[in-house]
Amino acid sequence: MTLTIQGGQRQCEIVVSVRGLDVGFGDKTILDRLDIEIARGEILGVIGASGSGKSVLARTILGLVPKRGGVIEIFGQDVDTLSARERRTMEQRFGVMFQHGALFSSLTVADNIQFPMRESLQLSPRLMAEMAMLKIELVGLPHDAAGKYPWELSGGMTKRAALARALALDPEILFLDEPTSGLDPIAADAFDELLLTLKASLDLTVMMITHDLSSLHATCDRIAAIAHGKVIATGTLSDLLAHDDAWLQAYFAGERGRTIFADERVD
Ligand SMILES: Nc1ncnc2c1ncn2[C@@H]1O[C@H](COP(=O)(O)OP(=O)(O)OP(=O)(O)O)[C@@H](O)[C@H]1O
Repeated sequence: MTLTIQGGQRQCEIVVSVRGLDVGFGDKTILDRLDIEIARGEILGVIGASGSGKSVLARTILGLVPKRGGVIEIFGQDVDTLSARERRTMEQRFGVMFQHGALFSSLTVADNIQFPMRESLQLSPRLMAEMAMLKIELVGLPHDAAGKYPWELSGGMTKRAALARALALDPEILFLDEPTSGLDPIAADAFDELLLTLKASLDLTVMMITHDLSSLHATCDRIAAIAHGKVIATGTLSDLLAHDDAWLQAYFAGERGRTIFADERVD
């Protein structure tokens, strides 16, 4: 499969392939024969208006929302053909960070990170504690964050702790839903940098839903834009900036977009 990634055309392994995906609730159609692909090693940004179905798409790929039609292949396997056990094994290759961090408030950071380990791995408590500490270091949290409860953390620390939990099982694909929302610009930039470092060092593939234009610019290899239940455009940031869709033009042309993307536009 050939995709246009920053730096030109590249031959890529597709790790997630979604074709003709239909998802709805009651009489409401949210995704309407949607196609999307994620290549190994890329950060794919997913943009779209509020309510366009970005989170529903991620949750459907993760198996949390049922689809009405279409095919989802992950690591080359049609998810409909997997047994429950095979599905669970596949899910261990995903890391997920939901929109609101969603740490368990009654558990410390270390226990939050160990939670997925306890569910999926047969390891001694001591080994899990050591592994949790490694994840805490990996995301740049101080050691004493391990014993803190979520309410004792700043917004930036909460995001890092949630990321550490998403990395608990050493995933190959990371799903991030608005990871920088609610962060001040400095903390958001630091999170972007961390994501790039982790991607390079852990060879991660990332699907990141975001409204953060700066984050999109700093981290994404490709971007997919969703509207009317479909992916209306995919490509590099430059490709999308040059796209003639009215919503995309409005999205990137505001004051924030003009400042952030000034160096990307080819006028
Ligand atoms: N479990 C559900 N039951 C019914 N409707 C739902 C459910 N989950 C999502 N929806 C609806 O699906 C639509 C798409 O929601 P989704 O959360 O995917 O939007 P989004 O693009 O991620 O928006 P935002 O950018 O605001 O987070 C919305 O109208 C939402 O109300």
